[in-house]
Amino acid sequence: MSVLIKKGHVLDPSTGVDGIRDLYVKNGLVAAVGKNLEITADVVIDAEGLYVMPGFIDLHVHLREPGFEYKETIMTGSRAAARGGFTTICPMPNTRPAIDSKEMIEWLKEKEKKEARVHILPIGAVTYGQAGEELADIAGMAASGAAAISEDGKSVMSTSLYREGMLKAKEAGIPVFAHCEDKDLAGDGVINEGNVAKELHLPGISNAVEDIIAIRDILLAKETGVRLHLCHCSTKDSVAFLEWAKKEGLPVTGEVCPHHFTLTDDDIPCDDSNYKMNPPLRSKEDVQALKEGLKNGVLDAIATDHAPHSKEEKEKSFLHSPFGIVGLETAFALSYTELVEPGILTFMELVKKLSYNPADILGIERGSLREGKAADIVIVDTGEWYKIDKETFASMGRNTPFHGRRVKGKIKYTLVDGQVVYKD
Ligand SMILES: NC(=O)N[C@@H](CC(=O)O)C(=O)O
Ligand SMILES: [Zn+2]
Repeated sequence: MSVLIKKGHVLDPSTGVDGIRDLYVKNGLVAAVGKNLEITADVVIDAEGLYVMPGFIDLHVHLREPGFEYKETIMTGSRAAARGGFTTICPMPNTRPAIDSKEMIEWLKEKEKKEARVHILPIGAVTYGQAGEELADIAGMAASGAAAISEDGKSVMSTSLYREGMLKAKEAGIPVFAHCEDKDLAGDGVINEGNVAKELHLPGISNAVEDIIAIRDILLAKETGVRLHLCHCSTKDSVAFLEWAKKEGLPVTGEVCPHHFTLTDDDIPCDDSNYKMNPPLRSKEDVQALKEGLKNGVLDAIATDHAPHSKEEKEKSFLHSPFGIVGLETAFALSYTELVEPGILTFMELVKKLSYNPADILGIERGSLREGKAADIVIVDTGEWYKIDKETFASMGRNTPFHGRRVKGKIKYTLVDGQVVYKD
């Protein structure tokens, strides 16, 4: 099986190619990138006027299987990924049961083979059942293919236990992905602490809820030497701490989600739980710091924190609905519109944060269109404005605050190992 992608504008952070090229794919690999390739292929894609780049890699998704198949499954979540231009996704372990053993990792890898449209790199829990009491078999999970460990959905509140887990992860050669939330300080908060919380009479979540754990985890990484990745950074101080950690030469990276740099708590129109996620939408000042962090390289990656929930769950009020919004099918358009259109990032810089850098954080041989690399490719059209329509989502989740928002950047094709897995 061979594919020739003709006359697209190739953007490849790994080689620096930024211009019109043909791209030839054979046996699942990038076989040639060049001008006017004279090659015949089984499939020819006319990419004139379109951009061709490495498939996106999402470090943070929730696929809900096992246990919450009414929200999303591996099959539907991976279809949503393909539709969003993602060719590799990392599901978090907060399922029921939690992904906390090598058997569970193996089970997920089997499901991937049978049902998934994109690559799935599972993340194992730090503690059994994510109960925060006893470390999971971190070495066993790493040996079975866990890409990282994380307690996402919460933090390991016992600092000594977390430190021990970090040492195990370091030994196993995998990073720790940190959801930073001081549970005690968060209390029953559901929205950013501030005027909007007051107006809506809702309990707030202050920035310190995130910041205290972000700096704790960085200090633990300094002591243990583990590779630490901060999930869904939302505050200006977590960006500042990350900047400090990098200056210290620590192996610490950070991600930001599109909703956190697109919206502030001021954009929450009323008690609508499609605006409820953890961490919450923050202030203008925080959003400014996130954008600067993206621009100056302190924030390495854009991840979705795709968190599908059912219609019934999200029809409940802010106080009673679960945290989380879907993100796989809006991430590229929001990032392009919010960051590239206004000139905060170059298109190449954005591509790097969606593919090359996440691959680097995971230590995988993807996120590049160099000859010989796996042909995980996304082809996009950035020419026209359109409105996000949640009814077109491949995800089972419709919980998004972005329905009807005008954006630029549409996924036209997604290829995984040289196979077209999505076509607009
Ligand atoms: N982000 C969210 O708002 N929700 C996540 C949990 C998490 O990542 O914190 C979920 O699993 O629904
Ligand atoms: Zn989280």
